[in-house]
Amino acid sequence: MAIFSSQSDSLAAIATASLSIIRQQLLDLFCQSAYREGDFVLSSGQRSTYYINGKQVTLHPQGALMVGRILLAMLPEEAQAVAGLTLGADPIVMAVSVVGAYEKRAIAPLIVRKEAKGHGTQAYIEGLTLPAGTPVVVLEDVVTTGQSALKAVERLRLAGYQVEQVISLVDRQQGGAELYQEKGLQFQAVFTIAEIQQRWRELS
Ligand SMILES: O=P(O)(O)OC[C@H]1O[C@H](OP(=O)(O)OP(=O)(O)O)[C@H](O)[C@@H]1O
Ligand SMILES: O=C(O)c1cc(=O)[nH]c(=O)[nH]1
Repeated sequence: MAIFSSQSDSLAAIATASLSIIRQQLLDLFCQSAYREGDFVLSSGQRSTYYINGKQVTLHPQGALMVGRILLAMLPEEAQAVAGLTLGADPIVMAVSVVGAYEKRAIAPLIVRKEAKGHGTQAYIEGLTLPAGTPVVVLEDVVTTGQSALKAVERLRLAGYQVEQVISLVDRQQGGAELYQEKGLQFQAVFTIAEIQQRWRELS
């Protein structure tokens, strides 16, 4: 995807294209910009022969818009906020909130710290303080073991929010779905790793 030629045309097209078309474009962007093969250590400590750098998509002008539109459409009607563990989820929650505002849907973005802020507010959660029981959906760029997003769920619940669902851009199919099922959480992913790898091979 050329980002500097006819950028405004491309953004306008993404703003109005059908969700199925932008899903296909987002898949191609993941393959072209985020997917790499090699020797990687994951946050769980496991090794992997491939890696998805989700920030190449979520911090991309067109990528962020596509992510915002697709995830907003996947939120249940009652969702009033989206949250995720910093850093991967930060641009995602903002994209969904901003696209929501353009669609006249108020979705508050929340950022969950990995550790409490060590000074000042001492906060774990950044963003508006919402009423207890507010329905919040946890968003994630990549789910491997599922532990990172689960940490966000637990932290949000401790703060009094109602969290029943995790949505990820990519499911690496390495135990996350099973973990969430065990914990009684609904889980959806926009893409599985199998779909990304198949498309990556087609484009290579
Ligand atoms: O499902 P899991 O096994 O928990 O792995 C997935 C997590 O790993 C990545 O974050 P990372 O720990 O690399 O941190 P970052 O977002 O701060 O870069 C990714 O953004 C997920 O949050
Ligand atoms: O498990 C991880 O840490 C992980 C895998 C991956 O493909 N991408 C990522 O950002 N994190």
